[in-house]
Amino acid sequence: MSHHIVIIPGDGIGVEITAVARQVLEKTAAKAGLALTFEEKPAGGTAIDKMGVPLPEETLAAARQADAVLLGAVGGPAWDQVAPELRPERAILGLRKALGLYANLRPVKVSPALADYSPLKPELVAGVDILIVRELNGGIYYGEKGSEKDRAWDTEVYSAMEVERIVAVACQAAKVRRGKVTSVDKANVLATSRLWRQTAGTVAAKFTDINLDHLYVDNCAMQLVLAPRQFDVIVTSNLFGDILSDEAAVLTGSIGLLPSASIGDGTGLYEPIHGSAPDIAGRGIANPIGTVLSAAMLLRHSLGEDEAACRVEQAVEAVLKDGYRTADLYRPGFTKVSTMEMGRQILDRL
Ligand SMILES: NC(=O)C1=CN([C@@H]2O[C@H](COP(=O)(O)OP(=O)(O)OC[C@H]3O[C@@H](n4cnc5c(N)ncnc54)[C@H](O)[C@@H]3O)[C@@H](O)[C@H]2O)C=CC1
Ligand SMILES: CC(C)CC(=O)C(=O)O
Ligand SMILES: [Mg+2]
Repeated sequence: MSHHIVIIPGDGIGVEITAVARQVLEKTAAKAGLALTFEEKPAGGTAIDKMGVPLPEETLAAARQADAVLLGAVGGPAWDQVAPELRPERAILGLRKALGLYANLRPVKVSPALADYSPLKPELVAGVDILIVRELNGGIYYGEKGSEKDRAWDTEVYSAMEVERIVAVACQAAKVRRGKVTSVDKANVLATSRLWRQTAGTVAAKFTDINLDHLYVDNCAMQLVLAPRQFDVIVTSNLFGDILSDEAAVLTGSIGLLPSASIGDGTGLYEPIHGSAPDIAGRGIANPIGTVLSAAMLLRHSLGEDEAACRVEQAVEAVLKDGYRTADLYRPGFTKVSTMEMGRQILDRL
């Protein structure tokens, strides 16, 4: 059976890192006897320039029909002045909403080869293995917003149903991990968080062998750098999950390493957690590993190819163990490689 993958390179380093991930998917497919077809579609700033909108209808239609979507990143200073509803980032929000992708899985794993790459002490981060489950279809990113000359507002709305389904995803994930779910909110201040906390308790109680606790987001931000190994699965809102996952990336050594899977009702969408990194775009130095590991998640979650996914993950681990480093992770004594060379090293180990 053939699977159809839509690739949306987007802007900035998105183009460079998706090129590597595509090669990895092609070689993995060839090795595993999988038939994959690919189609590239525009979104983000590139689409604004070409077609006047961040998320062209043809891109959305292709994403809907695909078996999975792999996305680089969108945005950049070139589009900072466009109207808010036309910003490149609207493409991501639009895709996530249109495809009903309410669950964003962001694994944060410290590679044994990189245990001393975090600015935190190695004994704190070694063995860290956290899954951040971020609600992705609601909250303040999608609430009513507005602005006047000297006043602006964004609103956060969550329904019990939206909280129930994301907490259920977190509990399911925890069942095959270490059984611990930390629900993160700001229930001492926010009404949405009080609903969140109460609903999380009700949902988790229906799962056997799940240990649920609650943390305020400010404390969670601190605990992540003080004692990260206490966490197994973290479940939280769209905004808090966005922020906490960038923070958690610091534990691994570089944000360029972290993948994500967005799943829900429609086609799964796979993207690294970082943005388009305009500060390094076009120089061939971006770390493609977050996107390659997103491709592994695509194989696992959308195509059901767990073995192939593991092979990609093992190849990445082997490359790191063998001392290859892109600029974000480079230290004297290791082998500095470009984005494409890192890709070739991964391909060699598949
Ligand atoms: N999913 C998406 O498409 C996202 C898009 N953005 C957009 O990206 C643009 C840049 O946003 P920033 O706040 O600068 O965040 P960013 O994540 O693009 O970059 C933050 C820092 O991390 C570095 N970095 C990120 N990915 C890297 C990689 N693969 N290898 C090596 N270094 C890497 C960058 O060089 C930069 O110093 C903005 O327009 C923003 O709106 C931001 C986050 C997510
Ligand atoms: C660009 C935003 C819409 C999203 C973001 O920062 C993220 O999903 O990590
Ligand atoms: Mg983000």
